[in-house]
Amino acid sequence: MELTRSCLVVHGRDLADDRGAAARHMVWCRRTDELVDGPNASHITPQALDRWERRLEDLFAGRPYDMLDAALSDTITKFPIDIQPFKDMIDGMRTDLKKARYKNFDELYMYCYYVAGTVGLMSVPVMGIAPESKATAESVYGAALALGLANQLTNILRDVGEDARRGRIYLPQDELAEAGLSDEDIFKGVVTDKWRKFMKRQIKRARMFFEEAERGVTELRKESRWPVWASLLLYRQILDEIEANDYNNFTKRAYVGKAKKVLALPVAYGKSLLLPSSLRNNQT
Ligand SMILES: Nc1ncnc2c1ncn2[C@@H]1O[C@H](COP(=O)(O)OP(=O)(O)OP(=O)(O)O)[C@@H](O)[C@H]1O
Ligand SMILES: CC(C)=CCC/C(C)=C/CC/C(C)=C/CC/C(C)=C/COP(=O)(O)OP(=O)(O)O
Ligand SMILES: [Mn+2]
Repeated sequence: MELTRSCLVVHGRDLADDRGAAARHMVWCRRTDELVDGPNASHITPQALDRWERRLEDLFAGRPYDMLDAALSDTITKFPIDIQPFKDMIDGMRTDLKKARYKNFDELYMYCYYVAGTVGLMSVPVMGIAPESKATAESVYGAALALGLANQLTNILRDVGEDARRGRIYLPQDELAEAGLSDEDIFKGVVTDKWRKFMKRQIKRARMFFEEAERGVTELRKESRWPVWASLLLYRQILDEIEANDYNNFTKRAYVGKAKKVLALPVAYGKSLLLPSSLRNNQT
């Protein structure tokens, strides 16, 4: 993927009148995710994912299949968007069809890259890097990847019970064993001190990825920073809710209540006014 700044800055100027572009990505991602997560998930087959991938290639070749694909086709003509992250996301869905256990964090990291890190990568060309930013494009893409990973890790920690009921355990097997835990403990769904200690470590790591992402949000174009800050703060608050539930992510779904969601918006707005860190450093 060509990470040249000029193509981003040039296209960045289109951002102001094309804020809907990011939403079109999300629609495609949501439809892809629903293939394996949605109501018809039990009928999805590798062949169906192959058909979905061919439809993606047609969409990128300017032959969209339906209105929603056409919207993304339009975005692709306006922003320097690479097909690879989209293909990687479909690969991630293929993994979900056949893989229900993860040996270690390396394996889980790769899965999170495919299903969510890709969302970060595909979003940067649309969000645009601030023309005044001194950060390298690579560091901004790294932050976007980190936000995807942080979100997916949070999503996994939120849905341990829900995923277990579908026979899926994403948590690294070696780390569970080190903590004296087994798949059985997860299926039993009892919160023990061993579980609390294990979860504290998992939450700490997810927060590390959010911190890496924060360093990149300030480098985005001004118009993009508020929505990205809002989504970062809101998703990260799910971790606080898991703690508030005393780590019972077996039978209680951690979610951020409406009031807290609304409160996050002005906080996100304030953060969006922060200068790109590369400029702040020069100012001090
Ligand atoms: N107040 C609530 N009470 C019970 N369940 C809720 C509540 N709010 C949300 N949910 C459940 O959580 C799901 C997602 O809502 P949530 O507020 O977590 O948004 P979200 O973080 O965007 O979730 P997701 O990432 O799955 O889209 C809802 O579809 C619903 O099943
Ligand atoms: C930080 C910088 C520089 C740029 C921003 C880059 C962006 C926009 C990243 C967004 C990443 C993102 C939203 C990933 C999605 C990950 C995720 C956990 C989606 C949740 O899917 P659901 O379907 O709600 O979860 P379930 O599948 O569990 O239902
Ligand atoms: Mn889903």
